[in-house]
Amino acid sequence: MKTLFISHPHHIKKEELPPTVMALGYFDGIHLGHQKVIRTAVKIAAEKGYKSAVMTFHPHPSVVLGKKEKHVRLITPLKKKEQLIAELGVDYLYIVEFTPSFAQLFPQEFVDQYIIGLHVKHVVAGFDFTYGRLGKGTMETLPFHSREQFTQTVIPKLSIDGEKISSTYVRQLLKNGDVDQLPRLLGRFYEVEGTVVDGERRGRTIGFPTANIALNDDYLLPALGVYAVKVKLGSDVLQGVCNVGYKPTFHSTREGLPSIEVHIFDFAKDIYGETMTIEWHMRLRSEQKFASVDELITQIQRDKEKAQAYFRNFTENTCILSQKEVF
Ligand SMILES: Cc1cc2nc3c(=O)[nH]c(=O)nc-3n(C[C@H](O)[C@H](O)[C@H](O)COP(=O)(O)O)c2cc1C
Ligand SMILES: Nc1ncnc2c1ncn2[C@@H]1O[C@H](COP(=O)(O)OP(=O)(O)OP(=O)(O)O)[C@@H](O)[C@H]1O
Repeated sequence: MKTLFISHPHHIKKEELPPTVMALGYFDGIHLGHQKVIRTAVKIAAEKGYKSAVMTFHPHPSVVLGKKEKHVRLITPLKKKEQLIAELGVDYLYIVEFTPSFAQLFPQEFVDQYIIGLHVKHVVAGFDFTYGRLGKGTMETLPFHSREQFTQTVIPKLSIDGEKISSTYVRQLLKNGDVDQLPRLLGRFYEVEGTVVDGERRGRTIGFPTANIALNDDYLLPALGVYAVKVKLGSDVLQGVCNVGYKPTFHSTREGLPSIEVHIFDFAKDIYGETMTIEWHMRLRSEQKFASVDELITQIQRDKEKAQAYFRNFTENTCILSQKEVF
Protein backbone atom coordinates (compact mmCIF):
# COMPACT_ATOMS: atom_id res chain seq x y z
CA MET A 1 0.00 0.00 0.00
CA LYS A 2 1.21 3.47 -0.84
CA THR A 3 0.53 6.22 1.72
CA LEU A 4 0.23 9.86 0.69
CA PHE A 5 0.03 12.76 3.15
CA ILE A 6 -2.03 15.62 1.75
CA SER A 7 -2.13 19.13 3.23
CA HIS A 8 -4.77 21.69 2.41
CA PRO A 9 -4.74 23.37 -0.08
CA HIS A 10 -3.21 20.61 -2.17
CA HIS A 11 -1.62 21.06 -5.58
CA ILE A 12 -1.92 17.49 -6.83
CA LYS A 13 -3.05 17.20 -10.45
CA LYS A 14 -5.56 14.41 -10.90
CA GLU A 15 -3.52 12.94 -13.77
CA GLU A 16 -0.70 12.28 -11.28
CA LEU A 17 -2.92 9.79 -9.44
CA PRO A 18 -4.49 6.58 -10.73
CA PRO A 19 -8.29 6.43 -11.06
CA THR A 20 -9.59 4.92 -7.82
CA VAL A 21 -12.53 3.53 -5.93
CA MET A 22 -12.28 5.31 -2.59
CA ALA A 23 -13.61 4.54 0.89
CA LEU A 24 -14.16 7.68 2.94
CA GLY A 25 -14.15 8.21 6.69
CA TYR A 26 -12.11 8.86 9.81
CA PHE A 27 -11.98 5.13 10.60
CA ASP A 28 -10.78 5.11 14.22
CA GLY A 29 -10.69 1.44 15.25
CA ILE A 30 -11.16 -0.19 11.84
CA HIS A 31 -14.18 -1.95 13.35
CA LEU A 32 -16.49 -4.28 11.42
CA GLY A 33 -18.50 -1.34 9.98
CA HIS A 34 -15.28 0.25 8.69
CA GLN A 35 -14.07 -3.10 7.37
CA LYS A 36 -17.32 -3.49 5.40
CA VAL A 37 -16.86 -0.04 3.83
CA ILE A 38 -13.19 -0.66 2.97
CA ARG A 39 -13.66 -4.24 1.71
CA THR A 40 -16.49 -3.03 -0.53
CA ALA A 41 -14.19 -0.41 -2.06
CA VAL A 42 -11.50 -3.06 -2.67
CA LYS A 43 -14.06 -5.40 -4.29
CA ILE A 44 -15.59 -2.73 -6.55
CA ALA A 45 -12.09 -1.56 -7.56
CA ALA A 46 -11.23 -5.11 -8.68
CA GLU A 47 -14.50 -5.35 -10.64
CA LYS A 48 -14.03 -2.00 -12.35
CA GLY A 49 -10.31 -2.40 -12.96
CA TYR A 50 -9.35 0.63 -10.82
CA LYS A 51 -7.01 0.96 -7.85
CA SER A 52 -8.57 0.94 -4.37
CA ALA A 53 -8.04 3.85 -1.98
CA VAL A 54 -8.98 4.95 1.52
CA MET A 55 -9.15 8.60 2.53
CA THR A 56 -8.79 9.37 6.19
CA PHE A 57 -8.05 12.51 8.18
CA HIS A 58 -5.44 13.44 10.75
CA PRO A 59 -5.44 14.65 13.49
CA HIS A 60 -8.85 13.73 14.87
CA PRO A 61 -11.41 16.42 13.85
CA SER A 62 -12.31 17.05 17.50
CA VAL A 63 -8.73 18.26 18.16
CA VAL A 64 -9.32 20.98 15.58
CA LEU A 65 -13.03 21.66 15.98
CA GLY A 66 -13.28 20.67 19.64
CA LYS A 67 -13.66 22.96 22.54
CA LYS A 68 -11.37 21.55 25.16
CA GLU A 69 -9.64 18.44 23.84
CA LYS A 70 -6.08 19.18 22.78
CA HIS A 71 -5.14 15.56 22.57
CA VAL A 72 -7.37 12.68 21.60
CA ARG A 73 -6.42 9.11 22.46
CA LEU A 74 -7.33 6.64 19.77
CA ILE A 75 -8.46 3.05 19.33
CA THR A 76 -6.06 2.83 16.39
CA PRO A 77 -3.41 5.58 16.30
CA LEU A 78 -2.31 6.47 12.77
CA LYS A 79 0.42 3.82 12.35
CA LYS A 80 -1.84 1.02 13.56
CA LYS A 81 -4.68 2.28 11.36
CA GLU A 82 -2.34 2.30 8.37
CA GLN A 83 -1.27 -1.29 9.10
CA LEU A 84 -4.87 -2.56 9.41
CA ILE A 85 -5.95 -0.78 6.22
CA ALA A 86 -2.99 -2.29 4.33
CA GLU A 87 -4.05 -5.75 5.58
CA LEU A 88 -7.45 -5.23 3.90
CA GLY A 89 -5.71 -5.14 0.52
CA VAL A 90 -5.98 -1.41 -0.17
CA ASP A 91 -3.65 0.09 -2.82
CA TYR A 92 -3.55 3.76 -1.71
CA LEU A 93 -4.05 5.51 1.62
CA TYR A 94 -4.61 9.27 1.45
CA ILE A 95 -4.12 10.95 4.84
CA VAL A 96 -5.56 14.45 4.67
CA GLU A 97 -4.33 16.87 7.30
CA PHE A 98 -7.43 18.03 9.15
CA THR A 99 -6.95 21.78 9.68
CA PRO A 100 -9.39 24.62 10.43
CA SER A 101 -9.19 25.80 6.80
CA PHE A 102 -9.87 22.28 5.50
CA ALA A 103 -12.87 22.05 7.85
CA GLN A 104 -14.21 25.28 6.36
CA LEU A 105 -14.55 23.87 2.83
CA PHE A 106 -18.08 23.91 1.48
CA PRO A 107 -19.37 20.45 0.52
CA GLN A 108 -19.02 21.19 -3.21
CA GLU A 109 -15.44 22.45 -2.67
CA PHE A 110 -14.54 19.26 -0.77
CA VAL A 111 -15.96 17.11 -3.57
CA ASP A 112 -14.24 19.16 -6.31
CA GLN A 113 -10.83 19.22 -4.61
CA TYR A 114 -10.67 15.91 -2.72
CA ILE A 115 -12.84 13.52 -4.73
CA ILE A 116 -12.97 14.67 -8.35
CA GLY A 117 -9.59 16.43 -7.96
CA LEU A 118 -7.91 13.23 -6.71
CA HIS A 119 -9.17 11.16 -9.66
CA VAL A 120 -11.81 9.21 -7.75
CA LYS A 121 -14.22 7.31 -10.01
CA HIS A 122 -16.37 5.72 -7.34
CA VAL A 123 -16.96 6.55 -3.67
CA VAL A 124 -17.86 4.06 -0.94
CA ALA A 125 -19.02 5.37 2.43
CA GLY A 126 -21.42 4.50 5.23
CA PHE A 127 -25.02 5.70 5.34
CA ASP A 128 -24.14 8.43 7.87
CA PHE A 129 -20.95 9.82 6.28
CA THR A 130 -20.88 13.61 6.14
CA TYR A 131 -18.52 16.04 4.42
CA GLY A 132 -17.85 19.74 4.10
CA ARG A 133 -18.40 22.65 6.45
CA LEU A 134 -20.52 21.66 9.47
CA GLY A 135 -20.97 18.23 7.95
CA LYS A 136 -23.61 19.62 5.61
CA GLY A 137 -22.82 17.17 2.80
CA THR A 138 -24.43 13.73 3.15
CA MET A 139 -24.74 10.57 1.07
CA GLU A 140 -28.04 12.02 -0.24
CA THR A 141 -26.34 15.19 -1.53
CA LEU A 142 -23.26 13.40 -2.92
CA PRO A 143 -24.81 12.48 -6.33
CA PHE A 144 -25.65 16.18 -6.83
CA HIS A 145 -22.14 17.33 -5.87
CA SER A 146 -20.52 14.63 -8.03
CA ARG A 147 -21.09 16.61 -11.27
CA GLU A 148 -21.48 13.14 -12.84
CA GLN A 149 -17.74 12.59 -12.48
CA PHE A 150 -18.07 9.59 -10.16
CA THR A 151 -20.63 7.11 -8.84
CA GLN A 152 -21.22 5.93 -5.28
CA THR A 153 -22.10 2.98 -3.04
CA VAL A 154 -23.73 3.56 0.33
CA ILE A 155 -23.09 0.93 3.01
CA PRO A 156 -26.16 0.38 5.21
CA LYS A 157 -25.88 0.45 8.99
CA LEU A 158 -24.09 -2.51 10.57
CA SER A 159 -25.44 -3.11 14.07
CA ILE A 160 -24.97 -5.44 16.98
CA ASP A 161 -27.74 -6.00 19.55
CA GLY A 162 -29.61 -3.11 17.95
CA GLU A 163 -26.70 -0.69 18.40
CA LYS A 164 -24.69 0.75 15.52
CA ILE A 165 -21.11 -0.51 15.51
CA SER A 166 -19.14 2.74 15.87
CA SER A 167 -15.93 4.17 17.25
CA THR A 168 -18.05 5.78 19.97
CA TYR A 169 -19.43 2.37 21.05
CA VAL A 170 -15.91 0.86 21.12
CA ARG A 171 -14.68 3.78 23.26
CA GLN A 172 -17.58 3.29 25.67
CA LEU A 173 -16.79 -0.42 26.11
CA LEU A 174 -13.10 0.38 26.71
CA LYS A 175 -14.07 2.99 29.28
CA ASN A 176 -16.13 0.36 31.11
CA GLY A 177 -13.36 -2.24 30.84
CA ASP A 178 -15.62 -4.54 28.78
CA VAL A 179 -12.74 -5.76 26.63
CA ASP A 180 -14.34 -9.21 26.17
CA GLN A 181 -17.10 -7.53 24.11
CA LEU A 182 -14.69 -5.87 21.69
CA PRO A 183 -14.08 -8.80 19.32
CA ARG A 184 -17.78 -8.63 18.38
CA LEU A 185 -17.24 -5.06 17.16
CA LEU A 186 -13.64 -5.17 15.98
CA GLY A 187 -13.38 -8.71 14.65
CA ARG A 188 -10.20 -9.02 16.73
CA PHE A 189 -9.13 -8.45 20.33
CA TYR A 190 -8.19 -4.90 21.24
CA GLU A 191 -4.42 -4.33 21.11
CA VAL A 192 -1.97 -1.68 22.28
CA GLU A 193 1.75 -1.58 21.58
CA GLY A 194 4.49 -0.43 23.91
CA THR A 195 8.05 -0.83 25.10
CA VAL A 196 9.15 -2.72 28.22
CA VAL A 197 10.62 -0.16 30.65
CA ASP A 198 11.95 -0.13 34.20
CA GLY A 199 9.40 -0.37 37.01
CA GLU A 200 9.87 0.00 40.72
CA ARG A 201 11.44 -3.50 40.75
CA ARG A 202 9.11 -4.64 43.53
CA GLY A 203 7.33 -7.29 41.47
CA ARG A 204 10.07 -9.89 41.68
CA THR A 205 10.24 -9.50 45.46
CA ILE A 206 6.56 -10.46 45.82
CA GLY A 207 6.81 -13.48 43.49
CA PHE A 208 5.12 -11.83 40.54
CA PRO A 209 7.69 -10.12 38.33
CA THR A 210 6.03 -7.71 35.92
CA ALA A 211 6.97 -6.08 32.64
CA ASN A 212 6.14 -2.37 32.85
CA ILE A 213 4.91 -1.01 29.54
CA ALA A 214 5.30 2.51 28.14
CA LEU A 215 2.83 2.92 25.27
CA ASN A 216 4.40 3.66 21.88
CA ASP A 217 1.48 5.76 20.66
CA ASP A 218 -1.68 7.63 21.72
CA TYR A 219 -3.68 4.50 22.49
CA LEU A 220 -6.87 4.51 24.51
CA LEU A 221 -6.49 2.28 27.56
CA PRO A 222 -9.23 0.11 29.03
CA ALA A 223 -10.59 1.19 32.44
CA LEU A 224 -8.23 0.82 35.41
CA GLY A 225 -8.22 -2.74 36.68
CA VAL A 226 -6.86 -6.24 36.26
CA TYR A 227 -7.20 -8.14 32.97
CA ALA A 228 -6.42 -11.53 31.40
CA VAL A 229 -4.16 -10.71 28.45
CA LYS A 230 -2.03 -12.27 25.76
CA VAL A 231 1.23 -10.55 24.88
CA LYS A 232 3.15 -10.70 21.64
CA LEU A 233 6.93 -10.55 21.99
CA GLY A 234 8.68 -11.03 18.67
CA SER A 235 7.11 -14.19 17.29
CA ASP A 236 6.01 -15.49 20.73
CA VAL A 237 2.43 -15.20 21.98
CA LEU A 238 2.27 -15.61 25.75
CA GLN A 239 -0.46 -15.49 28.40
CA GLY A 240 -0.55 -13.32 31.46
CA VAL A 241 -2.36 -10.92 33.78
CA CYS A 242 -2.14 -7.16 33.47
CA ASN A 243 -2.77 -4.43 36.00
CA VAL A 244 -3.63 -0.94 34.78
CA GLY A 245 -3.51 1.42 37.70
CA TYR A 246 -1.77 3.37 40.41
CA LYS A 247 -0.90 0.54 42.85
CA PRO A 248 -2.85 2.01 45.80
CA THR A 249 -1.38 -0.61 48.15
CA PHE A 250 1.97 1.18 47.79
CA HIS A 251 1.03 4.74 46.72
CA SER A 252 -1.48 6.99 48.45
CA THR A 253 -1.84 9.42 45.54
CA ARG A 254 -2.49 9.04 41.83
CA GLU A 255 0.26 10.77 39.92
CA GLY A 256 0.58 11.02 36.16
CA LEU A 257 -0.59 8.26 33.86
CA PRO A 258 -1.54 4.85 35.25
CA SER A 259 1.13 2.17 35.06
CA ILE A 260 0.60 -0.85 32.82
CA GLU A 261 2.21 -3.99 34.22
CA VAL A 262 2.03 -7.50 32.84
CA HIS A 263 2.93 -10.64 34.73
CA ILE A 264 3.61 -13.24 32.02
CA PHE A 265 3.01 -16.86 33.12
CA ASP A 266 6.03 -19.17 33.32
CA PHE A 267 8.43 -16.61 31.92
CA ALA A 268 11.78 -15.41 33.21
CA LYS A 269 13.62 -13.66 30.36
CA ASP A 270 15.10 -10.18 30.47
CA ILE A 271 12.97 -8.19 28.02
CA TYR A 272 13.79 -4.57 28.93
CA GLY A 273 13.66 -2.38 25.82
CA GLU A 274 11.66 -4.89 23.78
CA THR A 275 8.45 -4.05 21.93
CA MET A 276 5.38 -5.73 23.35
CA THR A 277 1.82 -5.89 22.06
CA ILE A 278 -0.89 -6.44 24.66
CA GLU A 279 -4.07 -8.17 23.52
CA TRP A 280 -6.88 -7.49 26.02
CA HIS A 281 -9.07 -10.53 26.66
CA MET A 282 -11.11 -10.17 29.81
CA ARG A 283 -11.53 -7.91 32.81
CA LEU A 284 -11.00 -9.77 36.06
CA ARG A 285 -11.58 -7.09 38.72
CA SER A 286 -10.99 -3.50 39.84
CA GLU A 287 -7.70 -2.41 41.33
CA GLN A 288 -7.82 -2.46 45.16
CA LYS A 289 -5.88 -1.09 48.10
CA PHE A 290 -4.80 -4.05 50.23
CA ALA A 291 -4.03 -3.85 53.94
CA SER A 292 -0.92 -5.97 53.50
CA VAL A 293 1.42 -7.20 50.79
CA ASP A 294 0.42 -10.79 51.65
CA GLU A 295 -3.21 -10.04 50.80
CA LEU A 296 -2.12 -8.54 47.48
CA ILE A 297 -0.05 -11.65 46.72
CA THR A 298 -3.02 -13.95 47.51
CA GLN A 299 -5.25 -11.90 45.21
CA ILE A 300 -2.74 -11.86 42.32
CA GLN A 301 -2.52 -15.67 42.63
CA ARG A 302 -6.34 -15.81 42.28
CA ASP A 303 -6.18 -13.46 39.29
CA LYS A 304 -3.67 -15.79 37.69
CA GLU A 305 -5.89 -18.84 38.27
CA LYS A 306 -8.96 -17.07 36.82
CA ALA A 307 -6.99 -16.01 33.76
CA GLN A 308 -5.60 -19.52 33.29
CA ALA A 309 -9.15 -20.95 33.55
CA TYR A 310 -10.25 -18.48 30.89
CA PHE A 311 -7.39 -19.42 28.57
CA ARG A 312 -8.06 -23.16 29.06
CA ASN A 313 -11.59 -22.60 27.71
CA PHE A 314 -10.41 -20.26 25.00
CA THR A 315 -10.39 -21.27 21.36
CA GLU A 316 -9.71 -18.84 18.54
CA ASN A 317 -13.08 -19.63 16.89
CA THR A 318 -15.21 -19.10 19.96
CA CYS A 319 -13.15 -16.26 21.34
CA ILE A 320 -16.18 -14.39 22.58
CA LEU A 321 -16.64 -16.11 25.91
CA SER A 322 -18.92 -14.40 28.36
CA GLN A 323 -17.82 -13.89 31.95
CA LYS A 324 -20.52 -16.37 33.05
CA GLU A 325 -19.06 -19.22 31.06
CA VAL A 326 -15.69 -18.74 32.71
CA PHE A 327 -16.50 -18.24 36.39
C1 LIG B 1 -2.28 -9.15 38.15
C2 LIG B 1 -1.89 -7.98 38.99
C3 LIG B 1 -2.82 -7.40 39.84
C4 LIG B 1 -2.48 -6.31 40.65
N1 LIG B 1 -3.42 -5.75 41.47
C5 LIG B 1 -3.09 -4.75 42.30
C6 LIG B 1 -4.04 -4.19 43.18
O1 LIG B 1 -5.22 -4.55 43.20
N2 LIG B 1 -3.64 -3.19 44.02
C7 LIG B 1 -2.34 -2.72 44.01
O2 LIG B 1 -2.04 -1.84 44.79
N3 LIG B 1 -1.43 -3.21 43.15
C8 LIG B 1 -1.77 -4.21 42.30
N4 LIG B 1 -0.84 -4.72 41.43
C9 LIG B 1 0.44 -4.05 41.29
C10 LIG B 1 1.51 -4.58 42.22
O3 LIG B 1 1.43 -3.80 43.36
C11 LIG B 1 2.81 -4.38 41.46
O4 LIG B 1 2.92 -5.31 40.44
C12 LIG B 1 4.03 -4.44 42.35
O5 LIG B 1 3.99 -3.40 43.24
C13 LIG B 1 5.32 -4.36 41.52
O6 LIG B 1 5.48 -3.13 40.92
P1 LIG B 1 6.77 -2.79 40.02
O7 LIG B 1 6.79 -3.75 38.85
O8 LIG B 1 6.56 -1.36 39.59
O9 LIG B 1 7.93 -2.98 40.89
C14 LIG B 1 -1.16 -5.79 40.59
C15 LIG B 1 -0.22 -6.37 39.75
C16 LIG B 1 -0.56 -7.45 38.95
C17 LIG B 1 0.46 -8.05 38.03
N1 LIG C 1 -21.79 0.51 11.61
C1 LIG C 1 -21.55 1.02 10.42
N2 LIG C 1 -22.24 0.57 9.33
C2 LIG C 1 -21.99 1.08 8.12
N3 LIG C 1 -21.09 2.05 7.87
C3 LIG C 1 -20.40 2.54 8.89
C4 LIG C 1 -20.59 2.05 10.21
N4 LIG C 1 -19.75 2.71 11.04
C5 LIG C 1 -19.07 3.59 10.26
N5 LIG C 1 -19.45 3.50 8.98
C6 LIG C 1 -18.92 4.27 7.87
O1 LIG C 1 -17.50 4.13 7.87
C7 LIG C 1 -16.89 5.37 7.55
C8 LIG C 1 -16.03 5.86 8.68
O2 LIG C 1 -16.81 6.04 9.83
P1 LIG C 1 -16.41 7.11 10.93
O3 LIG C 1 -15.06 6.80 11.41
O4 LIG C 1 -16.62 8.46 10.38
O5 LIG C 1 -17.50 6.91 12.05
P2 LIG C 1 -17.96 5.81 13.15
O6 LIG C 1 -17.18 4.57 13.19
O7 LIG C 1 -19.45 5.69 12.99
O8 LIG C 1 -17.60 6.49 14.51
P3 LIG C 1 -18.22 7.65 15.40
O9 LIG C 1 -18.71 6.92 16.59
O10 LIG C 1 -17.02 8.49 15.69
O11 LIG C 1 -19.29 8.32 14.63
C9 LIG C 1 -18.02 6.34 7.21
O12 LIG C 1 -18.23 6.29 5.84
C10 LIG C 1 -19.18 5.76 8.01
O13 LIG C 1 -20.42 6.16 7.49
